[in-house]
Amino acid sequence: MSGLVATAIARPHLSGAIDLAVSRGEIVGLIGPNGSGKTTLLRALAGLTAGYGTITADGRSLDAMTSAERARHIAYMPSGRRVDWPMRADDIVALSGAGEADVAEALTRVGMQAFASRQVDTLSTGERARVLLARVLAGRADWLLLDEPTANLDPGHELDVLALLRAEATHGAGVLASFHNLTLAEAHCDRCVLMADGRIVAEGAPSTVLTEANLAEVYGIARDGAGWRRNAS
Ligand SMILES: Nc1ncnc2c1ncn2[C@@H]1O[C@H](COP(=O)(O)OP(=O)(O)OP(=O)(O)O)[C@@H](O)[C@H]1O
Repeated sequence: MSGLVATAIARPHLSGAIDLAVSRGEIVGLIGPNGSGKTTLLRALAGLTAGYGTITADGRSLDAMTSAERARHIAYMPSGRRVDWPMRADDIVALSGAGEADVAEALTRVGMQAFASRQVDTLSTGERARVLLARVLAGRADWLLLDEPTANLDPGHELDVLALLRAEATHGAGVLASFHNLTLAEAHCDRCVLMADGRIVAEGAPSTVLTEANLAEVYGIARDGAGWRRNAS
């Protein structure tokens, strides 16, 4: 079966078994309040945690892959921007296994080519976020699992990153990315998966997921012009 398919995934921090599939060519937005289980689900799909359920990439079980094979198929970007080692930006990107030319190309794609020789601990948080995204892009994995890829970015770079993700999807990757910015998720995702309390409560086209009822129930917010307002509790 094609796609990244997770079946009956159970982890201590998810309240039930979760099924989820991502197809090549699509950007799926994983949304939900703090603590709803997005990171737990992304890490499970990336094969970073042990537990119940099966995950297949184009029909092949992750369990049957070596770690090198897995890395070729699936790239995971955590939400944290901290890098503990004082490495150069291009060396961080090279950790993906990419060669020099691909490292340079990935840094160029995220607009960080001029920072290639800078130590990452001297970069701003948003700059470091873009280097970490370059590392994911350089690996040319089939499936990109990204935890808050637009966090820490200014509005222009948020849009740049979404354009990069769209380009990856257009070239055949499948993207599952968590977002707190619902406006971005609504505008740029093909589908949204809404989580609350460790389970999926809605999924489908953004307009069918980001309904007034779902927003009120899950986030306690309502649309207010182009923005949002907190509902009275
Ligand atoms: N190792 C752990 N031990 C105990 N509780 C955990 C652990 N990891 C996660 N949790 C809990 O599981 C729930 C889901 O956490 P998770 O990090 O998946 O949420 P999230 O949706 O990614 O949140 P955020 O938007 O804040 O990043 C939270 O209530 C969290 O406190």
